[in-house]
Amino acid sequence: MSAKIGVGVGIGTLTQRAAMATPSTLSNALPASNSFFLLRGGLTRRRPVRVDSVARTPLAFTACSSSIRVRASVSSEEPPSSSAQDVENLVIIGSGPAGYTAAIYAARANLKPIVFEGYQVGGVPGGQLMTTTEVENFPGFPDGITGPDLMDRMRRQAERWGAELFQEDVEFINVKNNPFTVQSSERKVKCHSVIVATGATAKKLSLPREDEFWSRGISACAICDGASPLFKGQVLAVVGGGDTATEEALYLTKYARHVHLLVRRDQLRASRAMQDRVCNNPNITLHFNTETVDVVSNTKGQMSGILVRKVDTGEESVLEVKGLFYGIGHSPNSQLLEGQVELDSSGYVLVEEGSAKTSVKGVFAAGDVQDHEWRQAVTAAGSGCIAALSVERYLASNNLLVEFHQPQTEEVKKEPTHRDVHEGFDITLTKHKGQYALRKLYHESPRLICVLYTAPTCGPCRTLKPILSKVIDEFDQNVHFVEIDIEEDPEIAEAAGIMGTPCVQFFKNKEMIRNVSGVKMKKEYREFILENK
Ligand SMILES: Cc1cc2nc3c(=O)[nH]c(=O)nc-3n(C[C@H](O)[C@H](O)[C@H](O)COP(=O)(O)OP(=O)(O)OC[C@H]3O[C@@H](n4cnc5c(N)ncnc54)[C@H](O)[C@@H]3O)c2cc1C
Repeated sequence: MSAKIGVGVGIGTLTQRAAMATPSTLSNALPASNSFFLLRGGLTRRRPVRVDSVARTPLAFTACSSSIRVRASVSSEEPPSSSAQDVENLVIIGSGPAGYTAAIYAARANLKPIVFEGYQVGGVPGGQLMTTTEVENFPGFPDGITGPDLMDRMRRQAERWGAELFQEDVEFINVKNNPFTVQSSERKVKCHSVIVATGATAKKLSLPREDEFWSRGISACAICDGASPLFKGQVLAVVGGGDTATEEALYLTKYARHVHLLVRRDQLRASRAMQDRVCNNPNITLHFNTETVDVVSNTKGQMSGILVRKVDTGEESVLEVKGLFYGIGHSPNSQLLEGQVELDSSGYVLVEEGSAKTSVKGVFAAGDVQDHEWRQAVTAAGSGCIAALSVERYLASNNLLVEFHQPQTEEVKKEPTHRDVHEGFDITLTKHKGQYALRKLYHESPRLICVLYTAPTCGPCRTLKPILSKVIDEFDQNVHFVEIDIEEDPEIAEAAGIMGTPCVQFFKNKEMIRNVSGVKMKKEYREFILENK
């Protein structure tokens, strides 16, 4: 199957200034900081150094330095013993508010935590807030902040203090023997303590045709997909009665012609404020006692509606909608711990009341993976703090703590940002942005073209961009890369048949040779480029 993009317009959109821009003037215009485009300069493993008189630890143990056992044999002159070198103080699994807060506290305490931020198994790096727009209740932001921006700040703060971050899923852990083992897709780490902050994942309905229409009409992320041409101006439905569903319904009214909210019970479970906003919105129709049975398609195989059933009467009918969004809650991401750490009947990690301690000494849990009641960003962050402080105590009291001094300065190297290529088109450059560049490359590039479609509010897009950017760097001069913001360039997104973001398409010789929706493993993009460059 191949698809073609319509061509032939857009040359007039290039400004004279942009046309005259050279790579050097563009690199001078790089923004001072954008962590998603910074290479982490300090990620090499630093060896432990001896802590003199008063440690720089800003936490409770600073005043009581005798309680921190720093290995006597380890000094800045002598290399550490192999066991000291190989066993980390702490591994944090997860990068939502709980994981990043734990990382900030542990890094500030000179523990140099390793953070596995995740990739796609239990959500995206940055966690659930990457799929939301405004966060209005996180302290310190009187005017609100978008979820992705909040998470970006937390990430930068953790990184600034020396946390080592890896965008990888943890695939296996062994906490039966200490030191523990944590294994990701790309590395194996031994450590004395673990903080599990893996959060929760959106639930699905398991409709008979769910797989067939997943990302072709069904979505679990209104913020990511609501602006796509597939849903824009259409009548849509949202399933659920809690905060997630009401928020998704309200968000979709920005783009949809009308939104139906399907609630299985006879009332909403959402907060009173959200209930009021939904009930007062003329673009939302509430359907109580209504369950979703399946997707209905037209003769072209596209979603044309959903079959719904009244719970009280059993009556079935078809609701004509072009999209179905799930807002039915989450399951704790605790599969890694099964059989090793005590979980409750729903899979939430059991912690000692008022603490982050699990049933295994040295293993701590924070955030939504251990909290089925409050599930808020600030409570997750608070529990991440408790977990990090508990780890510090645990390591100190067991004579396991090794401190790592903060480096004076860390050199950071910038990757080219989109701005490099936004202001001018130069076919010798690898990375580009916008439909003008895509049209030019489509006609003129002899290389494989990789097109990334994004939306400004799409959290997973922020995850994918730096990953894809690094893969593209490996094939510099063999590929061209173009980012298309589907809100800025809706017509090109429509012509390319984009149904949700992020989406990556590969073109060669004016033919689309692959369409990849969502965030995939790095190696998938790498292998495809290698085979087709
Ligand atoms: C749409 C929406 C809107 C919300 N709005 C608000 C709001 O306005 N205010 C508010 O306070 N709360 C809000 N919440 C709730 C809030 O997002 C959560 O309570 C909070 O994110 C939980 O944080 P967490 O760190 O426990 O987990 P999460 O945010 O779920 O993060 C879990 C992390 O673990 C990682 N992970 C999972 N499995 C693995 C693995 N095997 N290996 C490595 N990493 C892994 C994931 O990639 C992710 O980074 C909202 C939630 C949703 C869904």
